[in-house]
Amino acid sequence: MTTLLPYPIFLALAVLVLLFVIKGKLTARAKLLPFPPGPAGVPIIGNLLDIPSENQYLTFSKWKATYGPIIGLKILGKPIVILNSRESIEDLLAKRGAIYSDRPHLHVMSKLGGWNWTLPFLPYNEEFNLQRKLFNMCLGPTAMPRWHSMLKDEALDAAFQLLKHQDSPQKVTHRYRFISQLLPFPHFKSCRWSGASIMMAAYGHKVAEDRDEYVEMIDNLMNELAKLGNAGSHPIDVMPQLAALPLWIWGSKFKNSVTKQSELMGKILVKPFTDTKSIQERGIANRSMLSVLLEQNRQEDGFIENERAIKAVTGTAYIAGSDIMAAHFDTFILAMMTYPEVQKKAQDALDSVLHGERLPEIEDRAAVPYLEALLSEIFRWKPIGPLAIPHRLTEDDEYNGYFIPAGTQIIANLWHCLMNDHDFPEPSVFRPERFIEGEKLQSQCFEVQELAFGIGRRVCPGKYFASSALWLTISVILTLFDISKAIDENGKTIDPDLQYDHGTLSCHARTYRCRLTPRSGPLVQLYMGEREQS
Ligand code: HEM
Repeated sequence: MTTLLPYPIFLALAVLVLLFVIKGKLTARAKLLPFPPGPAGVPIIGNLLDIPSENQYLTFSKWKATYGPIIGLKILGKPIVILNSRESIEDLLAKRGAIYSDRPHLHVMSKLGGWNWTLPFLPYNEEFNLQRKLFNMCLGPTAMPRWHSMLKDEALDAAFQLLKHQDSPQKVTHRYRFISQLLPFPHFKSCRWSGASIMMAAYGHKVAEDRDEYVEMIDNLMNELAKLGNAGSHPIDVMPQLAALPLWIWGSKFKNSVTKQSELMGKILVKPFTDTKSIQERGIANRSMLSVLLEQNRQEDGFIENERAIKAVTGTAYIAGSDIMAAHFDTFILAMMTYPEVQKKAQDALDSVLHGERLPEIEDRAAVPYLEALLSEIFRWKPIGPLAIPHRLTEDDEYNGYFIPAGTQIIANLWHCLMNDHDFPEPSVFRPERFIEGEKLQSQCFEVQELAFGIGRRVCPGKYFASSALWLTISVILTLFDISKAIDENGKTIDPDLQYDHGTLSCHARTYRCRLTPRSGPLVQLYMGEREQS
């Protein structure tokens, strides 16, 4: 055959045409496949009425028995796929991450609430890549040693704050919205473990003893956020055309809440950044994510490259990290009160490594497998983000004999993966032993931690930070104190409520009380003495 094109170019073109034809055929074939099964729904609105407004993960889990692990829904013609198995989450969100890593546009939070500059709400684009890179520079596995000593200080602080606030431990765990409701006026102390850790890491800012301006901004933001109900459940998110209507149509509560959120988001993006930058320019700032990123992006003439993305990354860490870490901390305290035998085993495991001579260091982590299993059980027993954050598919796809069209919203039901009785017999029992065989940890122990932080290209960028912070805090508290149920005025033991309430993106423990008793031994006496003097 003769051709006017040089042979290699001709060959390349031929391969391209062939690939195009094959892809066209595959797509045509895929379109003949059925959409994943699900409840039938009704004309026009589809499954809108099938989805409850609360605890949706329970309904999605129940549907698995009827429809299988991959469930298809349609709301006003918009396709949604629920993944009810670890395997399907891994196959789609991780192995096909190139097309499953976009986010659906949640108009209410993203546009009206002003969250659109934060990484969790960014579409899968260049800005996403840049912000992920900046996160990784500060909180990736190789950057973690930089934070360990600060995290240990915060852990020790949290332990003693907990001792001081046994009647309302959630003050220590940064549960502002509940504290504000419980007390006649917000009673802030520097006992906010997760907020304090994140603020120190993000900006090098030590939260103030009483009222802290930055922490109050987050508190107010979370209060406003809680008023919006489940993310994505507002009619505007279901039917974006409704966004064209004036906001007052949805009532003054909604209008005020999104307006306040948007104002706060603007402040959170700019205020701590500008304050810290000016302290840094005077040469007195603590080392922080912001200082690291400014250094690494400063050009010779002093110009800061990617300044807006740096602002966004530090601001996002501060918003995204504190609430969810606090919720896991509460799970730890509740589990220790409810399962004293687990607590005793964890303390024995720690004592056998530390011999009552020192506090735990992150380097001890591998030597205490029981504590690792306990941490996994914390993630599993009360999944704090039961449906993670939805993804969006960007190209038509075919999976397990089903056709999934571009634009489908993908929801990973982490709750089902962590709480089903097939993989985890008696799932509502807190039992770290389920992850241990002989002396060794089973691979399931690490799989649970992996799932809790999400899988694929949108995996939580704070996972190493959160995991180290939780491990250090839990191990320090268990080394110094015994945790037990509180006793009421009549000497009666108070059983904590183990039900969790659902927020916009995450779940939280209800208000509880606990009792902390210093353990015996010279190490505890030493730290108690130091605290009393300080
Ligand atoms: C125990 C603590 C934490 C848990 C269980 C957790 C879990 C998660 C999960 C499940 C996701 C969604 C993954 C997906 O979309 O597939 C996520 C996203 C995210 N997390 Fe975390 N997280 C924790 C702590 C943190 C901390 C401390 C930070 C910041 C310092 C953080 C920052 C983020 C950000 C920015 C995203 C969005 C990532 C993206 O959209 O690309 N998280 N997290």
